[in-house]
Amino acid sequence: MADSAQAQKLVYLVTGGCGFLGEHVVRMLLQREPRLRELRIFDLHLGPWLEELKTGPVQVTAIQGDVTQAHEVAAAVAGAHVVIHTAGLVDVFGRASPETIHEVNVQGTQNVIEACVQAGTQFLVYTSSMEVVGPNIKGHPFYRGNEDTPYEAIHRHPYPCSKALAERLVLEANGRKVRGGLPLVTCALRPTGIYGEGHQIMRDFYHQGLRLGGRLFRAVPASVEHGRVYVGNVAWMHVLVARELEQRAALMGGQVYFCYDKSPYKSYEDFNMEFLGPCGLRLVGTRPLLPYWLLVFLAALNALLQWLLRPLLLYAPLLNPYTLAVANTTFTVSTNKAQRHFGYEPLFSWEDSRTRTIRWVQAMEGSVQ
Ligand SMILES: NC(=O)c1ccc[n+]([C@@H]2O[C@H](COP(=O)([O-])OP(=O)(O)OC[C@H]3O[C@@H](n4cnc5c(N)ncnc54)[C@H](O)[C@@H]3O)[C@@H](O)[C@H]2O)c1
Ligand SMILES: CC(C)CCC[C@@H](C)[C@H]1CC[C@H]2[C@@H]3[C@H](O)C=C4C[C@@H](O)CC[C@]4(C)[C@H]3CC[C@]12C
Repeated sequence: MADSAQAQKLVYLVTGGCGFLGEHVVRMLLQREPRLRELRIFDLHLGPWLEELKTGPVQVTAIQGDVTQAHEVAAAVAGAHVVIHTAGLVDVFGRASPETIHEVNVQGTQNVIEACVQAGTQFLVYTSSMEVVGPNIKGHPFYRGNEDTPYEAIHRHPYPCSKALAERLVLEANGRKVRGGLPLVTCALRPTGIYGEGHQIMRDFYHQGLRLGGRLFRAVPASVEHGRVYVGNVAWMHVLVARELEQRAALMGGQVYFCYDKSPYKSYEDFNMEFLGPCGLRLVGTRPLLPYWLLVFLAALNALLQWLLRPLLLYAPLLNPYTLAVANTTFTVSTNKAQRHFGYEPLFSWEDSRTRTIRWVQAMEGSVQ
């Protein structure tokens, strides 16, 4: 708990605060950060749900803005004590151009750092990604690794490349003098695949299953482990890091932390079935229905069609060479660094995370429940 001298003094800014993760971070801050005086939510698209937050004791300020516009970021950061930068273009399907992904994820992050330096804002938490590490282009497995596990992090896809560059910018900015002469303290959180209420890809799989008569067809071997973490626990990690960064600057500044909890190690599809199964879907096949070479061929065909059709329409299916490689390569983490450095324990057990996610799927429009 905060000491009384600090009670309700702090101004936080959450960029991307209306996204899937951002909304959970915003709600978690309002529930669990007693020192908050004002919460600024900066996003390209503001959600209508923000209105309900404006009646509470904390001043909630919604700012429609673009992280690629340095002046908009500077105006939002001015006077903030802590910035949590979750805004990003999450695109592994070829919807946006590589240039746009770079502009939002890398230039946008540079703008946030410069704004902190100019405004004298001392604490910056960056939402990075496991993709900064891997899976790499060689498809090497990362089996229950931690922040110090050696791994060849080589990427070609614009999204992981942009997240890696942005993370490096944030970590290198640690220790820079901000206005007033104090050092900037930064750190980066690397979630694995986040799931939970509001997860768009889970929504897509659910609706696809309903269209296919309550069935999904296995595409990935059950033996390939894919790291997943519940959105509430990722949000909680952000809140804790932001809170502890001041007291433990020497230890935490410039550090990276994987986001983890007690979610079980499973393949991407088997994990999804933990929620979609109780909502009436069935995963057909104990092995992938199509041979791997055929999936590789279909993924390449999708990439070719995307390129050919681009002048006419946006063709961006879930299956492409990159998503196939990510889903087919074991990548899981096993670490306690966040616990050692800032006392993190998951706020939600696996049972809670599962129940909350199932309830959300059941409440979805078109649900069979
Ligand atoms: N979803 C995952 O599994 C996952 C895993 C690891 C890391 N991450 C990271 O977490 C962060 C949030 O991801 P998410 O899944 O909530 O994605 P999301 O798309 O739901 O949220 C991103 C938010 O950023 C906003 N945004 C995009 N471009 C912007 C711009 N130019 N200016 C201002 N705001 C902009 C969007 O409007 C959106 O509200 C991202 O940085 C992403 O790289 C996500
Ligand atoms: C064989 C295909 C049909 C399977 C399709 C699943 C595919 C769309 C999924 C599998 C793994 C998913 C990624 C993974 O959970 C982690 C991340 C990191 C995060 O920073 C952004 C999202 C991303 C890339 C997930 C995207 C969807 C993927 C590729």
